[in-house]
Amino acid sequence: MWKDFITSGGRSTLEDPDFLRLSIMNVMAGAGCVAFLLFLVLDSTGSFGWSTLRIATDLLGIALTLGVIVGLRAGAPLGVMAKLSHLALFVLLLLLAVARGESVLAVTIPLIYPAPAYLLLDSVYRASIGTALMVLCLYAVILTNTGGFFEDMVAVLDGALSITLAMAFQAAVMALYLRSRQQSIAWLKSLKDTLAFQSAHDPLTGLQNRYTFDEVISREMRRRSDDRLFAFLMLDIDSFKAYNDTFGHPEGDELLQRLAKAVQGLFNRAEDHVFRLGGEEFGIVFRPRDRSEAALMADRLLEVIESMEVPSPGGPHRHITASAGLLCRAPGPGPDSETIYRLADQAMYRAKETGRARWVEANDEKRKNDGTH
Ligand SMILES: Nc1nc2c(ncn2[C@@H]2O[C@H](COP(=O)(O)OP(=O)(O)OP(=O)(O)O)[C@@H](O)[C@H]2O)c(=O)[nH]1
Repeated sequence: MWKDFITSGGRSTLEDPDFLRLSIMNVMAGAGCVAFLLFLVLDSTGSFGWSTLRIATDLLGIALTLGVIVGLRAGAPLGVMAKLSHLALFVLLLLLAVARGESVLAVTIPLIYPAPAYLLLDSVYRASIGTALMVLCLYAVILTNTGGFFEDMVAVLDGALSITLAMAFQAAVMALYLRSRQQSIAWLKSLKDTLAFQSAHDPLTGLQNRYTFDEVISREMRRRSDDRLFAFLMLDIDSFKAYNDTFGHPEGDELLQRLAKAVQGLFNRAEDHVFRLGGEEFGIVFRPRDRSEAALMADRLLEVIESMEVPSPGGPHRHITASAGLLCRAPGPGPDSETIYRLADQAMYRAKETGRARWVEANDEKRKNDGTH
């Protein structure tokens, strides 16, 4: 029940950065509501002597604190509620000091202001201005001596000094805490983004990886209301081992990077996805109008790769080739990523077996017409 109350019925969790603000609003509003109810009973029974201002303050306090609790539970925006709660806190604390100026205890209640103000506003700048304003208002309360508590100037100076020290010290601690909290949250967020990017991409080429491939395929298979085909092209560089052995691994890495850029240059529509699925193996998911457009794209891809210049130290330029497997299917629900990968992989291996530098379509084994290179 307690947890349900401070989270506004499960609206926030401990891992959520807004958990602190939400729970502070609920705890303060709850405590404030109980305190104002108590004051209302005491004021209306004349325990402190009759005062319209006090009764009005108590009623306003109950209305505002209940409003915060109900508003948060009803799903009101957290940022807006935090600002409103801060405003209510400022006004009520000040009203309490004015309405009960005869009691030193009541005048010191506003000293609690800086801590919740910094947390609610989540801004060192705004909360510092709020604290300075509160200090000035309390000076005014003391100087005007509304309740007649402060007998002489020494008592006034004493009060002003106590208020200044207490508020300034609290504000400094809160500002430090808030700054380090904000820095930690920003650091965690950027770490989370970096990890999410790294887990989805290949570090060498920056392309999406096998993990993302599975996600993209399952998303594509759920896609509806699209009359274009689903096409998957699996590509493998021919004799890459020999390339590495001849030019060295760093040259091999560079070739992979250049090839990744070349593939991205050709498949550059918003809905295209280019993956590095393994060592020298790439995958492309695209949405052609029909099979002939898919075949055209496969032809173009092999041509682009064959036209890539490969620097050969001390010798003539060499050219590389690649083999591919193409899978086309009608849009709508279909097999999982494993099956799609396997079918295209089988087609790609048939392209290797039958001479390389070509593509083969999955299922019907149609060959690229222009033969080997
Ligand atoms: N430079 C570099 N080489 C890699 C990387 N990942 C895998 N390789 C190399 O890719 C080569 C793949 O060799 P194989 O599987 O025999 O294939 P292949 O030589 O291309 O022969 P075919 O595919 O049959 O045409 C191996 O030499 C791997 O070391 C990489 O990230 N960088």
